[in-house]
Amino acid sequence: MERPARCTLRVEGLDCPHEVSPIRGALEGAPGVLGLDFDPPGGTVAVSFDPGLTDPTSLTRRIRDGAGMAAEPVVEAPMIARGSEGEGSWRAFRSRWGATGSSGLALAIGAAADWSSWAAGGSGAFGWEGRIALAGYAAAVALGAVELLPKAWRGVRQRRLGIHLLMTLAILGAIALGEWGEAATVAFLFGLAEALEAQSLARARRAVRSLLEVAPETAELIEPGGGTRVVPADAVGPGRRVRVRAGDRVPIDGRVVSGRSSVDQKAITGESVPVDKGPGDEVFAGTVNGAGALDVEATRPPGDSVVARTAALVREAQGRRMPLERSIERFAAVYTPMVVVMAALVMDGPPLVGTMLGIPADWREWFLRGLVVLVVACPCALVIGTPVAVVSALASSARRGVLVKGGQFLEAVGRLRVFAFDKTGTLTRGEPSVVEVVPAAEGCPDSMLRVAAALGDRGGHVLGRAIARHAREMALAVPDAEDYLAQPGLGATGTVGATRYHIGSHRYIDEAGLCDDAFHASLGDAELGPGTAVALSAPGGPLGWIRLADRPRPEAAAVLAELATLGLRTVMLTGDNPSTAAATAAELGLADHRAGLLPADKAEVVSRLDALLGPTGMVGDGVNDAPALAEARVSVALGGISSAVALEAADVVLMADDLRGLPWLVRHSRRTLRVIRQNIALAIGLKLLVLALAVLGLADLWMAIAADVGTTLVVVANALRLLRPGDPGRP
Ligand SMILES: Nc1ncnc2c1ncn2[C@@H]1O[C@H](COP(=O)(O)OP(=O)(O)OP(=O)(O)O)[C@@H](O)[C@H]1O
Ligand SMILES: [Zn+2]
Repeated sequence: MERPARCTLRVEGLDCPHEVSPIRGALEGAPGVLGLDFDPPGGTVAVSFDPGLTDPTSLTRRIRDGAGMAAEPVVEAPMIARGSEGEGSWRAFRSRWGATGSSGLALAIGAAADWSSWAAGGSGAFGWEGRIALAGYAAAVALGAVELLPKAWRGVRQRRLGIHLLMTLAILGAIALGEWGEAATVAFLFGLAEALEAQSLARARRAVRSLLEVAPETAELIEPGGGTRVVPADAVGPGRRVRVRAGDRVPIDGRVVSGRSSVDQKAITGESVPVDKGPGDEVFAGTVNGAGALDVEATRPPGDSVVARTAALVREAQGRRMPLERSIERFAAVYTPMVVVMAALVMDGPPLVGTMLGIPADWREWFLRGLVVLVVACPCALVIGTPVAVVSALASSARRGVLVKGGQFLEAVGRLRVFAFDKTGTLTRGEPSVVEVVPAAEGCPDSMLRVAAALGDRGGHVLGRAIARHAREMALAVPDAEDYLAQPGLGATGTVGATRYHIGSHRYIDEAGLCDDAFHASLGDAELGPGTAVALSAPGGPLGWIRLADRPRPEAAAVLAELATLGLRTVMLTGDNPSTAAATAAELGLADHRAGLLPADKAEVVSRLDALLGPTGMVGDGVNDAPALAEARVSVALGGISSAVALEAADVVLMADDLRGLPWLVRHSRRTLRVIRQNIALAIGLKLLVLALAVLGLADLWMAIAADVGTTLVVVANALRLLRPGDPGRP
């Protein structure tokens, strides 16, 4: 198969969650189609496909033939387009409210005339009030039908029992019975429900967008001569310098070249405490400069800032759906036909049975009850709650500095029982420093350190880099190493001068046969002490060991304790030796840890924990735990603001270099699932109630649909509560 491609198609009429299923029907299972992500308010569907088997043109043809909707590919700007709410969708939005509002007005006029004719003693449909009432009702139906009929017609052509077709049938049925008032109410309220749905989804999405459009549009470029000039922020390429005045927003990602200030990074990381910045420090577009002025040199192309990339990721995340959401949709797909069958039974069953038994049956009455049941078949309230909840929850977590890359991960986090943590860089600061250099026998510490630093320079391992940094601080001349070869989780070899050296864990040099008895004992003792002892060996035997100490993150112990109170098990995984691991675990108050793990072992442990204790998530840095991150239900990375790897690699990214977002996210995810469940229970409960009342003849048509719209409103309001990040201290 060729590499999957992706295209976005704008589909005319795709602005309501109900329209998703015909398009899904037209594309899913088609040759070459790999995945679909819908964005109803945006009116688009993103298709990932195999370019060897299909292309955007044939995809649009499929949508036209299969779903009867016009579609066209959209060219997407690589950056976040500002105010990207399409002109077309805005017009559609306004005309929808226009039609719904006029329909409501006509309904009100009709109802008022109806009431006055009734109050005047009921001159019937033939008095002038009666005629005004009829005209008002008819206008309300017609205005409602503007939106409804084309969609209903599409349903007929596809032979699909869509909600628009059902509503049209209910309206026609009411008209057939002469119940114009009921018909008008159904038309108006259904239009209202649809408009509200579209608006609430759009509102939730706007919240996402506004929170990410924090970077200013202009920057104050420093001219070579020294003066400054205001230019569009997009025009500042790498290497150019800008001045950020006190109180201004930083326009670009870059490095401070002069000045000192404290910068509020809340917009990206959710941290409310400003960070001190001076020459050499990185600053980010969208953050707010404090009291000092800064000169900043751009380090990245304009569209590539952390905030732009985060925005793109959140945007994609909105299209990804929860498994829960899919099940609701599947349920709605059976629910609707079921209720329709029931409506038919109510219409015909009792009167038929009555006639057979010789009891005079009231066909009209049962037909009316059947129509009420038909209205109950509308899955609006059931279907709308979840996407609004998911998008709102994604928006508020992005605002909290927790980037969740899709509804499915939000759901997964809410269901986790276990969190596995990588040790180095995740539970510890990942900034080890050399505390002891002990040569074997009569060796010289400096020459040993020089060789270790030469190897450390070559690799990307934190321990190696720390050794190299230490050697430079000691003003040692570090030679070059050649033929460097890393053994992830164990150590590395490399040639310095003409000698091949091994550096790494005790296990590594033992297995290479480069240990001896005296050294084995001394290194064994060293391993009982604090920190990590790294051994260095030459072909002739061990040269010595270097002890490095890394401190736990200041917030780690509290975060682990908080996760425990949330009912989650926590486990530390490390490639480090057992005694160091035990010491760190004890310091952090962790009951469970596994040491001496190679990267593949970590993945193995994660899948075992998952099988044994329940759904397991993994928190790591992606350096030597990538397999474990891939294995976990949810992978979490830290420090998205400073590490592009972290930002891209994981399902969930804590933008701040801080673990405190984690318990917050657990609570937030659970809250989201709770809201969704409440909504489903409410919607189904009310449907059942109305259904029972309808069958008993206790509910009018207008009551059924008013209940439906009311439920939709409550469900949406409940879901929009998730836009607020919530009290961090409480569940
Ligand atoms: N490039 C290297 N240079 C020196 N020592 C290494 C190197 N790679 C691995 N080691 C040794 O192997 C051990 C395990 O390495 P690994 O990278 O798996 O774990 P770690 O650095 O302790 O981090 P983590 O806690 O994330 O597993 C280290 O403690 C170190 O002793
Ligand atoms: Zn040994």
